[in-house]
Amino acid sequence: MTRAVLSLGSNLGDREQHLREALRVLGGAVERVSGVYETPPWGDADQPAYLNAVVLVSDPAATPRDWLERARAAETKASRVRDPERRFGPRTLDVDVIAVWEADGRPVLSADPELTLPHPRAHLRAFVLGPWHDVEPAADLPGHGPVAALLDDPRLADDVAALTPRPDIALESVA
Ligand SMILES: Nc1ncnc2c1ncn2[C@@H]1O[C@H](COP(=O)(O)OP(=O)(O)OP(=O)(O)O)[C@@H](O)[C@H]1O
Ligand SMILES: Nc1nc2c(c(=O)[nH]1)N=C(CO)CN2
Repeated sequence: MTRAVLSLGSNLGDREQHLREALRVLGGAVERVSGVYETPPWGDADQPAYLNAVVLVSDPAATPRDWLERARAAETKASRVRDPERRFGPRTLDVDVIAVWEADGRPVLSADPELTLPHPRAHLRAFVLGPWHDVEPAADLPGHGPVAALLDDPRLADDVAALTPRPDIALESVA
């Protein structure tokens, strides 16, 4: 049994549809879905705005690795193409595994480059922390502390201010 937080992002093609497709792939494992935010591109400014959301998932049978496999399956369904020249470049769908916990609540820690846990850049990303905090206000990012405190970090202030809710896009109804 593992519980995980996954981040969904899209800035190419039918962005809303790509996020919906990700939820379909995750199916019954989805426990909570955040609202959708329009967010400025992080890490590579020369690309369109993203739609981002966060999902809380759990599955009695899933290993940490299974969450990565499911993330990749969703990206493949959205015809994600990797551009080796642009690490943080545009994409139809990005599904990142932000953190995973064992059934007893212990966080899974991993330095494996194939699946680094928690995600090594999650604490720097308002587009992850904001929607996560909305659906789990007491959330803790292993090794970094409360998500609420991370969102108060002055270094994230501009990105937090730029998070634009999109209440017109409701993903909750998909599951
Ligand atoms: N926690 C994680 N979640 C998703 N992918 C991970 C994680 N840790 C390591 N990876 C690896 O990172 C590789 C690159 O993934 P990807 O192309 O989605 O990165 P990116 O989205 O461009 O950057 P970022 O991971 O910063 O969002 C994948 O092959 C995957 O195995
Ligand atoms: N706003 C935003 N920016 C990004 C995102 C994302 O999901 N949202 N994903 C990236 C992939 O590394 C790079 N930059």
